[in-house]
Amino acid sequence: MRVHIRNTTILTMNKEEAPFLGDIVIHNDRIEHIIHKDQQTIDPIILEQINHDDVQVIDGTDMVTMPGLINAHQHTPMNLLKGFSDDLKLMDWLEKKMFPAEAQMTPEDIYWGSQLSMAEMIRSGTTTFADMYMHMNQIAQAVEEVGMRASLTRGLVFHDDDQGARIREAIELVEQWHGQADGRITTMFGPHAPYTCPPDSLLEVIELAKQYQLPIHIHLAETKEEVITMRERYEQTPTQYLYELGLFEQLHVMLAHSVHLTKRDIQYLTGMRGGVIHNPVSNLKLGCGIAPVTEMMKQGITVGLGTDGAGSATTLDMFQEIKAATWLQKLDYGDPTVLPAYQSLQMATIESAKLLAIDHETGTLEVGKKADMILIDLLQPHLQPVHHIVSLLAYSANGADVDITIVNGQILMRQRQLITIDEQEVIRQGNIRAQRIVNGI
Ligand SMILES: N[C@@H](CCSC[C@H]1O[C@@H](n2cnc3c(=O)[nH]cnc32)[C@H](O)[C@@H]1O)C(=O)O
Ligand SMILES: [Zn+2]
Repeated sequence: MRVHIRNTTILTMNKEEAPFLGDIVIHNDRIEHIIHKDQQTIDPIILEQINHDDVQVIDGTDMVTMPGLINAHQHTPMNLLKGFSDDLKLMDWLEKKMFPAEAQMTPEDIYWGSQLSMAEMIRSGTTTFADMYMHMNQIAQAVEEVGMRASLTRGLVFHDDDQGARIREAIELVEQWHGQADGRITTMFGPHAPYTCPPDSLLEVIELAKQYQLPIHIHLAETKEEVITMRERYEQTPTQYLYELGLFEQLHVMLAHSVHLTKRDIQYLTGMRGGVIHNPVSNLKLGCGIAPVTEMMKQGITVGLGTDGAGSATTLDMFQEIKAATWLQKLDYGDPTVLPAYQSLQMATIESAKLLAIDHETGTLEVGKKADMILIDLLQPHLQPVHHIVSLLAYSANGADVDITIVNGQILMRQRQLITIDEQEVIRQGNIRAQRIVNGI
């Protein structure tokens, strides 16, 4: 099965290559050819392949084709809790609102909530996401059916006696789903945060990650209150706490947020495998602060982008994160040259792919990589005239400008119609379930 995207502006996000006009040919799940328009002669073998009957042709005229966006930090089912308790401090919001609401959620709620998020993500150009939640079997099943790429993690909060059962679930997820769904699903271990994981529990999870040779996905230093709590409990910063427990020694680690880091904390992270997931919209909305993104990048730390759950960020549109990321750094430094447009797009694509340890498969458009890409309709007032495609994408585009979303060679949205999701049913289920959950608190 081949898909031939014709006459499109291609932004590969590979080694700062400038956008160019051309064609892309997808064969099954991978990019088979990227053809420059100004190439005088096309190889007759390629011509033979693309002139075949069973080739699906997409007219890419007036569209940009770029790598699908990668949302590196999510709690997909929390879309059911979006907007139900905003404008609270993180700890109040989590402990008084989210944890009680989550206690009401059934496996079926998780399945439908996760699909609701996937519908929003596909519509706004996200092809891959990293998820940390519970009832992960349901999320994995939804990912398998919907066709997205995902890195799944059982979030581990250690606040009661049930931790044995939760760790077993984490192991089950890894054993049942790692590499499944045509390789679209990978897994990690997910100790929730320094303040919810005492040293013994965290060490146990670190051992598991080493044993299975899998990465770790964890929240870090999201608020000032977290730093104060950790100082009171352990006389350490949250980052120092993780460092002293040996988290950064061998493992690939994804650190969500990382807002409140001292210079010394950044030194602890320098040279680490993995890196930091910046969640600027969530940080803005919860008033957390500005993560030292520019400083971390200077130290060679990989920084990707995520939305966080729709419960806190209230949007899963990565184009908003791209804007917020660059605006915050410019504002922080009082300098518009900081974190330029291309770099913010890199954060949402290849840098996030590195965090998920799948940059050999996705994150750029390159022959041989998986066919994960989006087509953005430029023929709209807010995206004209076209001086610099990269500037338009970073500063003017929205998720709703995405016309086509392709993952693993499969078209998941065409002309803004979702193909693998029954959208009406997902919305109906989402509403009924969201009501029941909040009524039960
Ligand atoms: N509470 C679950 C497991 C945790 S999953 C991941 C957790 O992250 C929580 N979460 C969502 N957004 C944030 C955030 O911004 N900071 C910290 N935790 C968050 C979310 O509410 C969820 O409980 C259990 O009972 O087993
Ligand atoms: Zn989170």
